Amino acid sequence: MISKLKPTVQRNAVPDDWLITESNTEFLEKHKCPETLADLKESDVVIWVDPLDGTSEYTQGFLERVTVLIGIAINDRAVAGVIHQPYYKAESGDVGRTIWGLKGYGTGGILPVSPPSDRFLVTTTRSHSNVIVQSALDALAPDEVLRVGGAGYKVLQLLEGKAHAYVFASAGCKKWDTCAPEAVLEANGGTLTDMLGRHYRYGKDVRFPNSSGVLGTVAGVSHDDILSKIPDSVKQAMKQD
Ligand SMILES: Nc1ncnc2c1ncn2[C@@H]1O[C@H](COP(=O)(O)O)[C@@H](OP(=O)(O)O)[C@H]1O
Ligand SMILES: [Mg+2]
Repeated sequence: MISKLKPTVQRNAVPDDWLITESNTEFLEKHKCPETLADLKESDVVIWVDPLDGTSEYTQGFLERVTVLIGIAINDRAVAGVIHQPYYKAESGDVGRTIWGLKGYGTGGILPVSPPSDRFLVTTTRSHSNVIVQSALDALAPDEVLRVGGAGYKVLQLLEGKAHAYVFASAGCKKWDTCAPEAVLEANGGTLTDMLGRHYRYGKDVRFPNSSGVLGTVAGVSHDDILSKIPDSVKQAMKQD
């Protein structure tokens, strides 16, 4: 699902007590707005919302993999994002957590962990695989493939050090699946592109499908090295879509 809205909230569209209209002055005193974002126009901003990422996981009871994604694109590029995990269970007993990222600034709501240095771990789809998805995975010869649903959840696995790369050579994901995950991952030094190494554009007129797949890598892992191992047959298939 998508919202391609101007960031102006229509006050009569939702009950008053749903709206938080005051900025957090304590936060704003401590943190400066990145200079590149200081003079934005509303028309530069597109917000991509996926209210339930991991639908298939939700229906099958894998609740921790369900996320709510809010991605903020500025002039076509994913710049900021929120990944909310409503069913996350913390050791403290708290349920739910909210992770955010702003490129050039950093991430919050999670303490990122590096993946192990002695094994190469890849995360991919559980329910949307096919021959091309599998041949990209085979070419990387990972020590382990984690098959889990949800674009948001897979990026959280990268930030939690459970995988080095998110590899999905399929046209199935949409812009609302990747805008927030891309921004959060890149705010933490990672990279998220299509299977040819190109960043997706998230402006208001783009097509919804991410036709050329998804490749995400965590900070410290060479995106280019992984790209160079993806077979030409996979790249060709991704180009044609
Ligand atoms: N072949 C396909 N057909 C439809 N949707 C697909 C798809 N492949 C991936 N997606 C969508 O991309 C997101 C991540 O996929 P996956 O969970 O397989 O990794 C999911 O979002 P939703 O769960 O929000 O629908 C899923 O529906
Ligand atoms: Mg989704």
